[in-house]
Amino acid sequence: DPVPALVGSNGLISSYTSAFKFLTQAIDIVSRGYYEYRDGVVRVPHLSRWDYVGFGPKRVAEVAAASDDVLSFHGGAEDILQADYTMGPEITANPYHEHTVRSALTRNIGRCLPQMHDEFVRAFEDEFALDGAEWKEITVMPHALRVVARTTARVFVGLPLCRNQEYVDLSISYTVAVFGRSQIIAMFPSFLKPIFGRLLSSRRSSIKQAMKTIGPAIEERLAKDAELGPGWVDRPNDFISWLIDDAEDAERTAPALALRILATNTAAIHTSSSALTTALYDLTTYPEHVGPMREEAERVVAAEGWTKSALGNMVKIDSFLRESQRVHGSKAVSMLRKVVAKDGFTFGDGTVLPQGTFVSLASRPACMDPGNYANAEVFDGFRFARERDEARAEGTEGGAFKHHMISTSAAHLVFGHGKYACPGRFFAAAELKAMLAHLLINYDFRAQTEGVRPKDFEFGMFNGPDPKGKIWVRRRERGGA
Ligand code: HEM
Repeated sequence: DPVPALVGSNGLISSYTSAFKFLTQAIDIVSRGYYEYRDGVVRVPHLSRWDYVGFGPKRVAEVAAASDDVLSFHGGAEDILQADYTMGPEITANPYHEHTVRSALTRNIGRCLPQMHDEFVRAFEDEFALDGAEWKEITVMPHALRVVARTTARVFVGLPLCRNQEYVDLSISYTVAVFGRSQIIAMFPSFLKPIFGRLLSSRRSSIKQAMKTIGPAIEERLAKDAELGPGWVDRPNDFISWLIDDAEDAERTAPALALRILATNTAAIHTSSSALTTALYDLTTYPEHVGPMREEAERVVAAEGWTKSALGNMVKIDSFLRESQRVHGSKAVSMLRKVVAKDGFTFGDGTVLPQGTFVSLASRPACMDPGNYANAEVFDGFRFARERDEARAEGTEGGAFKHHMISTSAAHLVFGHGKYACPGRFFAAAELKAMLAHLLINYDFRAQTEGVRPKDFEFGMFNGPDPKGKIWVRRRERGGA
């Protein structure tokens, strides 16, 4: 194989040792390769196979432009989640929920904002459980998970289910079960997967639990739709209705719709709560950003309330969240695809990837490349706000748009790039911006130990904020917006 290996050689034994090395040092190893093989393609070792990683904008453009019958996005998703077994073959075979997220959910962000705001205001209050004006030490991640789960549930299934403890817990634990079991199922050879995959799957118990909590609401909605048609007065404007509008045939049953909601939660909840946790670690590590963002939040909310247009005017908050994603939220690689064409996939530099192999693109290294960002190694929360101002001063509104939190490029693959870029990123950005603005207006935060940021965890291609990291919080005296 002429494609260079980033660690180890081709041998079976050395590939196991290097796979373990890669598990603990993926970001470092991929980052070194990024400079050594600029615009190139390399192999990285996993426990049971070699994957390919491409570097630089040319390789990103080629993967983004490849057609589905050459490089498969869903083949990649199936591999990460072992979705055929953990969730069910219909999820990747007919991923219609992606369309529901991209269109109905995104279109309804403005309309749903008042409910989302109502939910997270209460959820933060419940989670922090502050007594008077004293400082309190909190472990960020579990609170972030529950606030995000409740807020998402408010839009997905509405009141009172979004406060149903069993459902909120399920919406968090389902993702953990899917990822956990997918790691184990992935280790079996393909011919054993149908047996062990099914044995290990939490599909049946999860659908059963979902049916117990949100099932009756879905059944009622389907029954009313059948009786009155989908245009009935007071039909709730929520994700259940939008899914029903997009679902066909076998998907129009309560268990199938409940499973779809769980599958969408898998993409929505841990990603957004990690981003919130990451942002709070950055806020307390670089507290010089608090004042300007607080001023912006108070001014914009006083003028426009909790509206989509207000969020559009939170330029510093948008920039801070994008920078937080760039420096700490980005993964080693992004955009995993499976090569499905019989003849494989050929990159512009001549590298051929055989059918059945997997390819992804270096993400963190591009985010930290000084060729892409001035002083790339420095956390500069307002760099994108300044770039927006400069582009606007030069009269290029399109140029300003490039620096928004939801914009993707070869230098910013946090949400992927191209036609499969995360369809939920508009919702995620709105939710995160509104939450951060609310927190800045109503609470004070400080680091557990001044100047020390909780250490990100790293496990192979996965990395994220310290799940046990702590910060201090107290109620702000001037709060109330
Ligand atoms: C900060 C939060 C989030 C991050 C960083 C994120 C990131 C990503 C990435 C990297 C992809 C794959 C893109 C590719 O391979 O080209 C993706 C796919 C996807 N995202 Fe997001 N996402 C976030 C929030 C959300 C939310 C809130 C939703 C839904 C409301 C959502 C729904 C999806 C869906 C449906 C897919 C398609 C594949 C799948 O089901 O996993 N995401 N996201």
